[in-house]
Amino acid sequence: CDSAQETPAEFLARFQREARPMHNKVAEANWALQTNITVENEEVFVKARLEYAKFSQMQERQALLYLQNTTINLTPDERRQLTKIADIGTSAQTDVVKLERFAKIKTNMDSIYSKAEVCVEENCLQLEPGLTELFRTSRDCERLSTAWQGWRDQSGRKIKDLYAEYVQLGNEAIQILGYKDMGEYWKSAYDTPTFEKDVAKLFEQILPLYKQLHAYVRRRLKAVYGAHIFPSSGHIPAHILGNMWSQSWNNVGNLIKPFKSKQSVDVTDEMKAQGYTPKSMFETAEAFFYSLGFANMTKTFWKKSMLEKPTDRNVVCHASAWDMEKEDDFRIKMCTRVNHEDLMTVHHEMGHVQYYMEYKDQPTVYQGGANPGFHEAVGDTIALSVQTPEHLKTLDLMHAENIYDEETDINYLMQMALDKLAFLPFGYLIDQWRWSVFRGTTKPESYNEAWWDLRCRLQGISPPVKRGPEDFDPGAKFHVPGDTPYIRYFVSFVIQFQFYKAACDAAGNTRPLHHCDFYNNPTAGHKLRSMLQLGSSKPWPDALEQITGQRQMDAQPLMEYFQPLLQFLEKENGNDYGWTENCPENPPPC
Ligand SMILES: CC(=O)N[C@@H](CC(=O)O)C(=O)NC[C@H](CC1(C(=O)N[C@@H](Cc2ccc(O)cc2)C(=O)O)CCCC1)C(=O)O
Ligand SMILES: [Zn+2]
Repeated sequence: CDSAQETPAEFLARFQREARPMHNKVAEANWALQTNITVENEEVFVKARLEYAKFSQMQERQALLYLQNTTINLTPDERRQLTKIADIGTSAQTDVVKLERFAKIKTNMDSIYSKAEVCVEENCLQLEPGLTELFRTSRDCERLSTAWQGWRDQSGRKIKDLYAEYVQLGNEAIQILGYKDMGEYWKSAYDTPTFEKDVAKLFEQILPLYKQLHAYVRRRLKAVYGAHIFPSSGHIPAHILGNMWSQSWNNVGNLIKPFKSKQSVDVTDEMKAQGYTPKSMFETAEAFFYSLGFANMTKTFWKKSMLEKPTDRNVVCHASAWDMEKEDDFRIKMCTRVNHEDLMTVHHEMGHVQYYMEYKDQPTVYQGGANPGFHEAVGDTIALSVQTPEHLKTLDLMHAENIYDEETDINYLMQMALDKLAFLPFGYLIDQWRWSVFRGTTKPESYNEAWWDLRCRLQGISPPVKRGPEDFDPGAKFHVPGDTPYIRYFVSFVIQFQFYKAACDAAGNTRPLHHCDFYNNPTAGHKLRSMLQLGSSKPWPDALEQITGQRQMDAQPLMEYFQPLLQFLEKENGNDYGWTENCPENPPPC
C-alpha cells in the first residue's frame, strides 16, 4: 500500500486510475468462465478474484486512514467516495485459505447449478431451453411434477452442504468489516435504517391485491387440472404455474384469460410468425431506448455479446448484463428464445446497459445504481411501455380492433398481473429466508422447512411432492447458489411503477396509467436519463425525488395501475379467496 502522504484527493484520483483495470480483469475472467464453463476457466477466475480482494483490502485500509483521521477535513463528497471504497464486502477476508475456499465454493455451486439437467429415460433436459420450455407450454401434471422434483434433485440437493459452508465463511469475512452477518451487509446497500420495515409495509400493502389474483388463478386452474390436485388448504400446487419457481405466472395466461373471445397480449406467436430472431429482438429494444434519447448499443456490444446459447460448450444461460469497465465494452449474455417473455428480458438486460452508459462519466465508485433496486427497475420501466396494447400495435404485434374495449382491457391487465403481481411475494420472501439464515435463526437442518414455511404462508403455493430433510429447494433458484441478493427485485417491482408514472406524467399522458406508451418522447426520456446519470453519487431518496418528487418507495402507482383489475377480481371471487398458513402434510397426487 502506498504510504498515506497522498492527500485524499490524490488517493481518490489514483483509485480512479487503478480500480477500473482491476475490475476489468475480474470481469473478463468472469465472462470467460460464464461463456465457457471449464475447470481451467474456473481456476483463472478464482485467481483473479483473490488478486482483486488483495487490491480491495489495500484500498480499504488507506480509505479508512483518511476517514478515521480527525485532523484531515474531508469534503462531503470525499467522505462519500472514501466510505464506498472502504465497503469491500467479503473481500475483507485476510486469511487467504478461507478467502480461496469461499471463492471456490461459489464457483462450485454456480457450475453445479448451470450444468444441472433432468433425465427421463435417456432424454435429458437442461434448465434452458428444455425445462423452461416445458414449464412454458406443458399442461401435463405428471410431467411437470417429475420435472419440478427432478430439477431440485439435480440442483438444490447437490448444493446443500456447500451452502452451509458458504454461509459460515461469508459471515466470518463480513464480520471483519464490523457487520453482524451477510444479511446486515446486504441491507446496508440501501443505506436506510428502516429498510426492512419499509419493505414489510409495502408487502402488507399489496398482499390483498395478490390474494385476489391468487384466488382467481386457483379457480381457473382447478377447471383445467381438476380440483383433486389442489390441497384443501387453498394453496396452488407450485408446478402448474408456468414457471420452475412459480415466481411469475405469465405462461399460464392463455389458460386463465378472463374473456376468451378477446385478445391477450402474449405476442409469442406473432413474433414467430413475423420471423423475429434474437438479434432483431435486441434491435427492437435498442430502437425504443434510442427513441427516448438514450444511446444505441456500442460496436463492442454487438461484437462481444452472447445473444444465443452456444451448442458446443457449457455456459451460464441465466441472462446477464455486463459493464466491463473498459471504454465502450458493455455486453449481454443471454440464451435468447423467440417469445414474449424473452423480449421483455431483453429490455430488462438492456436497461442495465443503458444505466452503465448513463453514469459512465461518474467517478468509478459512483458507477452503480442509486440502490440495487434502481438498477433492476430501468429496463422493466421501459418494458411496461413496450407491452401496452398501443405500443404492441405500433410494433404490428397486436391487431385488436378496439384496444379500449373493457374486456380486452381486463385481459391485458390480467396478463400484466400474472407477471408483476404474482412476483411480489416471491421477490419478498427469498431474502426473508436468507436474512434469517445469515442471522443464524435458520440452521442448516431446517433450511428447507423454513423455506416452505415462507412459500406456503406468503405465496400461497405448495410443493407437488412431499419434501424431505435431504431437499434444499432454495438452492434450486439461481440467485441462492449465485450469491446474488434478491430484495432488489421486490424493490424494483414497486419503484418501476413510480418511475413509469413519473415518465408518463412527464410525457403528458392523460390515458389510464396502464395505457401509457411514452415511446419517442424525449421529455420522458430526459426525466429518466437525468436521474440515471447520478449513478450512486447521491443517496437514493435524492434520485427518487428528482424523478418522482417523492423520497419514499410507494406502492400507490402500482395499485393505481391495477385498480380496474382489482374490481373485476373482487366481483369474481366474492369471499372465495385466501389460504391457510401451512401447506398440507401430504400433497395430493396428480
Ligand atoms: C454481471 C451481472 O451479474 N450483472 C447483473 C446486472 C447488474 O447488476 O448490473 C445481471 O445481469 N444480473 C442477472 C439478472 C438476470 C435476470 C434475473 O435474475 N431476474 C430475476 C427476477 C426478475 C424476474 C423478472 C423480471 O422481469 C425482472 C427480474 C429472476 O429471474 O429471478 C433474468 C431475467 C431478468 C433478469 C438481472 O439482469 O437482474
Ligand atoms: Zn437485472
